[in-house]
Amino acid sequence: MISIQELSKIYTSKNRQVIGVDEVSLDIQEGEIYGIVGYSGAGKSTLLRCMNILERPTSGKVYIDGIDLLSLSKKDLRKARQSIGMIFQGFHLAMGKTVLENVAFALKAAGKPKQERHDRAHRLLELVGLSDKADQYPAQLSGGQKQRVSIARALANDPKVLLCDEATSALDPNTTQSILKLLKKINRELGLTIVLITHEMEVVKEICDRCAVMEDGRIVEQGAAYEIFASPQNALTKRFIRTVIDFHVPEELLKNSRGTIVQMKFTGGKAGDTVVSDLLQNYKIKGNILHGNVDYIQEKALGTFVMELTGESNEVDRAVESLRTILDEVEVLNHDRTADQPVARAE
Ligand SMILES: Nc1ncnc2c1ncn2[C@@H]1O[C@H](COP(=O)(O)OP(=O)(O)OP(=O)(O)O)[C@@H](O)[C@H]1O
Repeated sequence: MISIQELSKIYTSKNRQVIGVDEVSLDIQEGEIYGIVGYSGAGKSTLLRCMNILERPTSGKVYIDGIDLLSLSKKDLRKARQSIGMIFQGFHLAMGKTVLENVAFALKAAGKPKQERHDRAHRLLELVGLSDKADQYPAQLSGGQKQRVSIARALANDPKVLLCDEATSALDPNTTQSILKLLKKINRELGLTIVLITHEMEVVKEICDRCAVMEDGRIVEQGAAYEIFASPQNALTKRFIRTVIDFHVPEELLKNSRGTIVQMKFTGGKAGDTVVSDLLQNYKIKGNILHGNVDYIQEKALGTFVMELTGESNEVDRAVESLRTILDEVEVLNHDRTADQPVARAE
């Protein structure tokens, strides 16, 4: 649906050049929610604004639905932009117009007759849950309600793509959740492709199918959101993930435990597997779960557990080795050999 090829944007001011986006290539599939995450100055806004040519790239290509946007005349680009809606952190509503007029106005630009504009605006307000606010002015609304109006307005011309520029960054956590739910709803119900930029990994965790991490104008890592959370490769990605999933084993717990302490990460189907019970059955060891956490990304479980294993050294080592063959990540946090002793098996 969206194909970005070797896109760069270089700003030149007073003989100084600033690289906004540096040779980025990206493919976003139809109907997916794609997140672009990065700290301030990473180039997210610039990249997003290049997707509808609000910002003209210095080099590279932008295709939306197979159309090479940079080859279009001004008139054709204006038309192509009708299939790309956009919402912003600051909402950008017309304060002198009512909620209904804000939404209907977007249809005026597309030359729709008045009655059709009003009927459609009413339907869109219903979709975003604001039917009762049609005649109010933006100043009378909360931040979350304003963002709902801007979503309704962005959907007015039936776009195929919705670009979201830090759409929830100005909102409190509860309102953020409700806006993310709404975005997911319109993605699923209307089949809309959504691209969002954010500095909050939580947003990616909540609704993104795939994501990219940006730093210094470049994409440092990209992939399915679950894979990124389950096995991040880049140091920056790891930092972002720690803001959402911070698995920390308390020092006291390690100090007071005996035997071999193993930290295990369970991904995908294995999270619900019988790994632990099989382990205790197949080896002459005792196991005790000390600590654990399960998160859900794209409705798939991602779990981390810490277990204390005791038994004869040889049996414990074999058990740990077998865990390593089953699970992607197994780390021995502590190994107190003095606690190793045979475990009697109940026959
Ligand atoms: N109009 C401009 N003129 C000059 N430099 C710019 C311009 N817009 C952005 N930049 C520079 O490009 C780089 C990327 O900025 P950009 O706004 O895209 O980052 P961002 O990741 O969206 O950050 P933020 O979340 O703070 O907006 C920064 O170094 C920024 O200073």
